[in-house]
Amino acid sequence: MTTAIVWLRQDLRLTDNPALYHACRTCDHIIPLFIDDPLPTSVSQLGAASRAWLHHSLQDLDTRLQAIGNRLTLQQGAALPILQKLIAATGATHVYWNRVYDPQSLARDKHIKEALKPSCAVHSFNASLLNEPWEVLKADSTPYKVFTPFWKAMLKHGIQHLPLPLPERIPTPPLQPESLPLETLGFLPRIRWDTGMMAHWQVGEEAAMQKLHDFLPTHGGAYKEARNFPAQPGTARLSPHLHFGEISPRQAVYHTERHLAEQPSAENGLRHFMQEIGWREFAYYLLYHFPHTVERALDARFDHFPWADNYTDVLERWQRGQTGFPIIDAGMRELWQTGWMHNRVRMIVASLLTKNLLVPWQVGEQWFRDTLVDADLASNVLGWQWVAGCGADAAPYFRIFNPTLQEQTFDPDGEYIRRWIPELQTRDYPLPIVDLKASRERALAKFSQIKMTG
Ligand SMILES: Cc1cc2nc3c(=O)[nH]c(=O)nc-3n(C[C@H](O)[C@H](O)[C@H](O)COP(=O)(O)OP(=O)(O)OC[C@H]3O[C@@H](n4cnc5c(N)ncnc54)[C@H](O)[C@@H]3O)c2cc1C
Repeated sequence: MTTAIVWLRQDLRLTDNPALYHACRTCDHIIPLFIDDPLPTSVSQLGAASRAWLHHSLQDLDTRLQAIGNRLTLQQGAALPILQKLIAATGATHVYWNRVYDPQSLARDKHIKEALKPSCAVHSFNASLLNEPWEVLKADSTPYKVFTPFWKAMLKHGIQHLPLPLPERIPTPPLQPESLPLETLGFLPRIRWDTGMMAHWQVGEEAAMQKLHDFLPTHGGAYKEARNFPAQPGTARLSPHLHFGEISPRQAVYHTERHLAEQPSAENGLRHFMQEIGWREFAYYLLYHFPHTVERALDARFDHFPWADNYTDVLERWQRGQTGFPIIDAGMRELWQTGWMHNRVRMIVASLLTKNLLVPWQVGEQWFRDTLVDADLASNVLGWQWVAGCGADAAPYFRIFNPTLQEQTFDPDGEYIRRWIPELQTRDYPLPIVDLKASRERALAKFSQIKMTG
């Protein structure tokens, strides 16, 4: 009789889960395990909003496992000693996991693999990307830094595997290991500010798949245009589900392709939707090939960018949605109340912070990391560096979003701003925090300083 530990991390689902699937095919007993690991980049250490999501996602996974007679084992602490203890206690001979691609997790996993090898067979898989980051390279074997050729090469390479089915059985071991109660892991805040935020979401594998199936026929065809208008339900809102692995990108692409076969007239929108999943893929690809970008810009000239010295006051007004620019304030309030912000508005608020207010992109990235339910190291870093003009395939530095013009174009009836700013037409609403024209010129002058050094 063989026992396998399946160490779940950012793959909180039962279907299309290669580690779980292969463990079930190979071993007689399965111990699904989640560890609240103190590694700073681990899924349980990101921001407060995503920790609240994680709580519900683990609860959902445990419920699904219990429904088929197994359960989730929860542990807290450094991963290696926990795995070693569990192996000793259960006699497990196999450990399975799906890869996580940030530099710290990769180093941790490599070390754990080496340490466990003498006593255990360790198997790792790709469950969160369409392809491995090292599989798609330029002709000279270096990584792409521009999205369009990357995505073309990815499409040419193809997606290697179809999504895997739910394992037929996930047999439980005769002796269940001890597990901590979920509540003791402290993922929910002590003062329960999260209840309002979580009321906007349904968490878990089933909800994620349902959301995809609701989105494709209703909004998939018009996605290319509608995705820019924050008042409309024009995007899939799958990002937190993809981040926690409640659904895989392969599942998303597979079902989109199937839908496309049934509804060819929706091709433009559906292909564009798959391309956005490609941007997620590109974010992970860049993080893998350029791990220093977690902290520093890909464009090294920005190491010496003359950011503002004292920005505490403006930062606080930006965070609270009190800048006096309605589209910015609506976005920042949407973020605070729901844990999510529309992509177009993410770009506008990031541009105001890094360009008009000259606050370092890392400061904005940190705020998003703490407040987004989809906070994701790879996509967040890519998004911030793209807007700040210092990342891969970045918006040119001189492209400074004008929040007033953006609002006129993408929220022409003011529906979005009214939704989030009830006091908009009253004297309680503040005056603009900064002069757009003067601050734009100041930013461009600073940029020309570093351009000289390039
Ligand atoms: C400054 C900034 C910060 C961002 N931070 C994050 C983050 O922490 N986590 C995160 O998941 N996304 C981030 N994004 C990307 C994007 O805003 C969100 O993925 C998107 O808004 C999620 O909504 P949706 O699921 O409705 O997207 P849809 O438009 O329905 O797209 C489907 C999926 O494609 C992926 N995707 C779409 N656009 C992008 C993009 N530009 N970059 C990477 N992946 C994309 C997401 O996984 C998304 O769920 C950021 C963008 C910016 C400009």
